[in-house]
Amino acid sequence: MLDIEGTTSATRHVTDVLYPYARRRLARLLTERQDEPEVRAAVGQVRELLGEPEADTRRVARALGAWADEDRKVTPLKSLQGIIWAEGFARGDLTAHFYPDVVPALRRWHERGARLYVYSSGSVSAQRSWYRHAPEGDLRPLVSGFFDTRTAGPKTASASYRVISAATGLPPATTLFLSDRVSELDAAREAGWLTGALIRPEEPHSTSGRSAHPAARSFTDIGLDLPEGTV
Ligand SMILES: CSCCC(=O)C(=O)COP(=O)(O)O
Ligand SMILES: [Mg+2]
Repeated sequence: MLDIEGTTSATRHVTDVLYPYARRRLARLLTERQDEPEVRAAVGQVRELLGEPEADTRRVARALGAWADEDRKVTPLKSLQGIIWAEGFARGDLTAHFYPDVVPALRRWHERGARLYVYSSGSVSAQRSWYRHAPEGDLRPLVSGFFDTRTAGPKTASASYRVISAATGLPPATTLFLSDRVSELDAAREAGWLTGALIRPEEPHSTSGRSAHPAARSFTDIGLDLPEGTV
């Protein structure tokens, strides 16, 4: 189970390329496409989170802008960013980023029969676009499923990992979660999963070797115990 930002991919690419791209288009999405079901649902969730059922579009846009600036991983913001990014990727405005050690490892693990999944705070739509528009080509065929905070729940809650285990049907004890954030790894471990901390020196949230989780500096350092033909 793969985290994206800070694990397979550079946080800087997300914060310096994707976030500003979405930030510039958020208010317009809210005003011009408010009747689209996904936009309407997100607006409803924002009003709920604010505790302001009557909040108008300007208030909703202001709240979303503030959450975007604070990098809050709230579902409605992630849904709306996902709509904007999916369109940006399709138009060719955006490309994804994967660290050079990642794609060869994913191909290798997939070839050996490992089932690969993605669990990110970015929406499933954003994740699919990210994997579809990798510089290395369309990586979606390597991935068996995508999970986000809407389909599974917050990444710092152990219940979310239980939801994912139920959805995949895979035993927690044989599911490895790779992430840069200790709070996420702690939650996964509480749900009975195996964990691996990515400690890439250039990443702002990586654990700097202080965590109790097995750690690796790159995917090249990760050895998977994959019994022949059983995964
Ligand atoms: C292409 S997904 C966009 C990344 C994003 O919005 C995000 O919040 C990433 O968080 P992660 O859970 O992957 O660390
Ligand atoms: Mg991360």
